[in-house]
Amino acid sequence: MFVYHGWIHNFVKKRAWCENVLSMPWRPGLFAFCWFVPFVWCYFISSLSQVSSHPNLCAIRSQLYRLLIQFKMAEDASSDFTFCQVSPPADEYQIESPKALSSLQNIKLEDTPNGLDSTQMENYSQKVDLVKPIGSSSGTGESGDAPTEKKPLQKKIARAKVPFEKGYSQMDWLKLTHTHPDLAGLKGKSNRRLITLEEVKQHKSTEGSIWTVLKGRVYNLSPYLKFHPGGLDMLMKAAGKDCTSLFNKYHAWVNADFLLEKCLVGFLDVNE
Ligand code: HEM
Repeated sequence: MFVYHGWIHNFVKKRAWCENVLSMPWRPGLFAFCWFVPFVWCYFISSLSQVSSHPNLCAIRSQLYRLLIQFKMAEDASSDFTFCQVSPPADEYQIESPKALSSLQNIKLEDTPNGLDSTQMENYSQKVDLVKPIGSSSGTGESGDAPTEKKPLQKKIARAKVPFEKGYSQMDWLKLTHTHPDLAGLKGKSNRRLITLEEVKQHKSTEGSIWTVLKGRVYNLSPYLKFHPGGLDMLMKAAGKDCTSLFNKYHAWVNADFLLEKCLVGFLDVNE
């Protein structure tokens, strides 16, 4: 103890700026603290080994493994930032130990039945035929099925994300929704009133406010214009009208209810 005490004392004392600090009345307290820290660590580590088999701890551990796997899968799938990414169902990836994880990685999915003799091979191909969708040929050319019609491929919409200006990222938008007092521009009026399409049409120029209808809700788009990842021009197509079909065409997965929650002006009057 004396060696340690002396070592710290000499080490700190060499620095002139510490001279005054060390001569202060709380100096004994400082050294007591230096001794206290390692003891706390020892106690913590020994208590950890005692409770490692506790059922609650096991549950937490398995939850952590599950989270790790979900995170890895999300990372592999895409690096894109989307707000409404849905996590897998709770009963998926119920892996309780790292052992199970490594054995999962060893599983191989093969199309070809390696190591089967000719009769087994025949049975195998019959089974494969059974599970083929109705109308598709067996692939042998002997069945005499009519060649299947090729489905027309769905026209893909090219992604056209616009690089955001500094200070206009989706995170900046989220911050703004939490700090701005009146994004809808209602000045204290209720956002529960019914609004006709006629009234929405009057709000479509950048001088005033820009309203749109999305899934029966009327939103003030003006504050969101510069934050839209698809660009201002694209969003202007929604000005003064019902943009639900346009919205779904480009990104049905986007959670607009959440993003534009603070821009809600009212609800579309469908009886008009
Ligand atoms: C009215 C509310 C709207 C909201 C809240 C909204 C929000 C968003 C968000 C969050 C994204 C990024 C999507 C992603 O990263 O996956 C996006 C992208 C985009 N948006 Fe919108 N949008 C709206 C309306 C529209 C409309 C009306 C159009 C078309 C006229 C449009 C066209 C686009 C395009 C072209 C992109 C980039 C495409 C892509 O990344 O796949 N958006 N929008």
